[in-house]
Amino acid sequence: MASRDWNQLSPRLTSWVADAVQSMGYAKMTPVQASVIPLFCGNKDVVVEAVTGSGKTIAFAIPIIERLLNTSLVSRGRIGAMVIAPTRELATQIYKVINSILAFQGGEEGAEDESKPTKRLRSQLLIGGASNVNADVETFLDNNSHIVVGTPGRLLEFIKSPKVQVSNLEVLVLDEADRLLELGFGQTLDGIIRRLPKQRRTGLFSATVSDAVGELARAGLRNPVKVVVKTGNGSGEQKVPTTLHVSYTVLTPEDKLPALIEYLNTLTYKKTIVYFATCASVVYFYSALSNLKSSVISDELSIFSLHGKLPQGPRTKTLNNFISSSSRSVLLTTDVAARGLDIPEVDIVIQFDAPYEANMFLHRAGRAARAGRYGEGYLMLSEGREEDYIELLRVKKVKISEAERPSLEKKRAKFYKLLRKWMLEDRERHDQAVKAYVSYVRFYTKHTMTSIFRMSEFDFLGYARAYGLLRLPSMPELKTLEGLPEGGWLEKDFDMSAYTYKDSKREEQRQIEIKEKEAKTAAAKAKSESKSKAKEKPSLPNTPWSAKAERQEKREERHSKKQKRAIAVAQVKVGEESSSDEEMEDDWKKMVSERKAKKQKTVPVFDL
Ligand SMILES: Nc1ncnc2c1ncn2[C@@H]1O[C@H](COP(=O)(O)OP(=O)(O)OP(=O)(O)O)[C@@H](O)[C@H]1O
Repeated sequence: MASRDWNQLSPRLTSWVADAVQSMGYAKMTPVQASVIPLFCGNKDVVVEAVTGSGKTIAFAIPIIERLLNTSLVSRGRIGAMVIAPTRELATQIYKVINSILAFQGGEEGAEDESKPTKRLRSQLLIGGASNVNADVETFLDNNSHIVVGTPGRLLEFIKSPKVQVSNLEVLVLDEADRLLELGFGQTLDGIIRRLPKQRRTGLFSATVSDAVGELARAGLRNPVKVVVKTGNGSGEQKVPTTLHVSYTVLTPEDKLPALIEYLNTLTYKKTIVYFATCASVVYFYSALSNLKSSVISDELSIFSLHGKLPQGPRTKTLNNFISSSSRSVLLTTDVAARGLDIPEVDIVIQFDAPYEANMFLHRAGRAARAGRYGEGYLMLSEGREEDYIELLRVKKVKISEAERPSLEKKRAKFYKLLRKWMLEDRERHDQAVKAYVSYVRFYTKHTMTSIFRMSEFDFLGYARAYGLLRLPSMPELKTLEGLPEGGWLEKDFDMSAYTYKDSKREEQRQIEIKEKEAKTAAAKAKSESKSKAKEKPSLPNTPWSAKAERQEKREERHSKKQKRAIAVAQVKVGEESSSDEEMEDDWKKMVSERKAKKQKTVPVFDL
């Protein structure tokens, strides 16, 4: 085992780099740093897998700096090192860590002659959403940056600029490499790597990099050394930090939200992160929890929400506010905040919905218990098949125990009463709930672990109640289901037409839509009556023009029906407005009659 004393590193660190790490409070190297820094500072490509919070950022930041300090080629307009991260938040964090080390360089800002190679290193952040790429190129040339840290899309655009040279790139780092090598980033990443010189050092870092082994060749590594830093020992080897205590609870869908509230009220923490499956769920639950807060949660708790559909400005602001919040705080988020984020005060991570793949569980849970601190992780699962997820996690070397089920007697009923009251105050809230429900169903249909997260066992009604719906949305997934309430109503005798929007403009618009719909229905009725009257007249021989007109009319009617159906289906797509009452009504009638027609046949519920 390598010594963990910074002074024992060979070759020794440049003195101001050594000062920097000591001043940052890092008395000794972490195990991953002790193993990786000598290799990556030397001539080795590395593939590094070490648990969350084990200090991988410093393990690549120091070799980048040392390598660039030992080359003579870092001059204006040329990139010396590139770090790629999958999210803007993570890229920003890495950029800050590198900058905090670079702050220890000696010399005056702007003192050097720009035409000559310089040893004063500078870094630059390149992410979408903040500035445009031309401005980034100008900053790059003005500041004489050598290390660029960014997300794949912006980095590719940036290096496509003729003013940016990559031919002298010395080091490439892919942080959260397995995520970057996934299909989603495939083409962009290949586009970047194709443009980089082959003579370079490459480092791949992640808590779960080994699963992406088949993809490593794409990153252009040359005889890489694989460094795996494990926790625990022998058969007790773990994929989560030893200081992280992970547990699960099995609940009905309706108990999940009351249980979350109970956790937030009773657990001990400074900061908690709660993970949901979709952006729409974060939007809805944030709205519900922050509005019901004083009735069900302590008023002192600050609630934040972060998801990928937020514009960059609010996204950065929310994260910064959560990080700097001095009161007890909870962040409701999606997997956009699952990897890499380092917020030392996070004591607890709650996975309200299980993630779409098992590795994501490790990354989410790893936002707590960083750098040797104690932390807790809670996973909520629905009763039934989802319980098999526990075995899968154990196979993945996650030590997990069953948590005590929170006692929800009385609290459950009280909560849903409050939720319903709040929901009825504004129709917009129900729209949000419908969107969240639809997005969750869609998430479930696309789950990668289909043997555990089975659509055929999905509790459509239970989740609809859990989301506080008054009526099920008309969505294709419900088409062939038996036992649904008539018309999809969860709330008996509810007058949907009298359910109004609080926002007067939105309500006005709804009233206009209702009137337009009524006018259309009346016109269609009048048309069909006049048609049937025309039919009653004896048909004249040799009147091909009328037959032609009738055929044309029928064609038009068929076409308009087809269009309506297409609109109804499109409207329940994730992220779009939910169907209006009338369209829901039409769609529900159609669904019910189709179901009745199919009742005799034994059709499988879902084609899995
Ligand atoms: N040598 C050290 N001694 C003490 N703390 C350290 C040391 N190196 C890094 N840390 C701290 O450890 C924490 C986690 O580091 P880092 O974010 O690099 O982890 P990581 O391994 O990249 O985690 P993840 O896999 O979640 O991205 C940070 O707060 C960092 O300041």
